[in-house]
Amino acid sequence: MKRLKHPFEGLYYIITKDYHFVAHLLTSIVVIMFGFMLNLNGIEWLFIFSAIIVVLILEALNTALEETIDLVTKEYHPLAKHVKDISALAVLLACIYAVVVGVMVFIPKIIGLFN
Ligand SMILES: Nc1ncnc2c1ncn2[C@@H]1O[C@H](COP(=O)(O)OP(=O)(O)OP(=O)(O)O)[C@@H](O)[C@H]1O
Repeated sequence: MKRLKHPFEGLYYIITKDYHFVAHLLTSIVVIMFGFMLNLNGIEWLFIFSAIIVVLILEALNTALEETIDLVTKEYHPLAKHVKDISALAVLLACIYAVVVGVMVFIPKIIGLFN
C-alpha cells in the first residue's frame, strides 16, 4: 500500500495540473463507452487498451520531463527546447497510433451497424 501512495500522489498532481492528461482520460472514457456499445471482441479491446495506456504513459512522462526542465532552468536554452519538443513528439506519435487503432477498430463496427 505504501508503494501505491506515490503513484497516486502523481495521479492526483497530474489530474489537477495537466489538462492534456485530463483530456486524454476523458477521451479514453468515451472510447471505452463506445467499445461497450459496439460490443468489441477480445483482440479489439486489447488494441484499444494498449493505445489508451501508451498515450497516458507518454503524456505522464512528457509532464514529468517538462517539470524537470523547468526545475533545471526557466531561461531559454536550446537543449531545454530539444527535450520538450522531442517529448511532445513522443506524445504526438502515441496519439497517431491511437487514432489509427481507433479508426481500424471502430469504422468497420460502425459500417457493420448499417449492413
Ligand atoms: N526553457 C526553455 N528553453 C527553450 N525552449 C523552451 C523552454 N521551455 C519551453 N520551451 C519551448 O516551448 C514549448 C512549450 O513548452 P511548455 O513547457 O509550455 O510545454 P507545453 O507543450 O505547452 O505543455 P503544457 O501546456 O503541458 O505546459 C516547448 O516544446 C519548447 O519548444
